[in-house]
Amino acid sequence: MTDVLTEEELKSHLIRYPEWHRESVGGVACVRRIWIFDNFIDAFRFAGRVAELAEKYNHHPQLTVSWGELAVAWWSHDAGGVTQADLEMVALCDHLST
Ligand SMILES: C[C@H](O)[C@H](O)[C@H]1CNC2=NC(N)=NC(=O)C2=N1
Repeated sequence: MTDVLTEEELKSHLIRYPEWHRESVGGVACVRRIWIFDNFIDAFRFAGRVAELAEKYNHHPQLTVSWGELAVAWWSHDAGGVTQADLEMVALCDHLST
């Protein structure tokens, strides 16, 4: 199991990913970003691209699709917090949206 990043480590990593924010889901730390779209179907299609990435790397986010908005939250369930694996997925997600 990989180690959960400390708050300081996470804070320093997130400087490179300004659209991502440290939040928590059910008391567990995560990193979360919201993408804005013109409508529901565009948000849903982008969610599908993130889902394919998750399947490829066997590391899965929480995806919340709503009209014009997709929220993506990453944390490592097995570690109970944010690990290097989540940061790698953050970088891949950002690359998707360039
Ligand atoms: C059995 C399967 O490989 C594991 O459950 C994987 C699946 N995807 C995962 N995704 C995330 N975010 N954390 C995990 O610990 C995790 N574990």
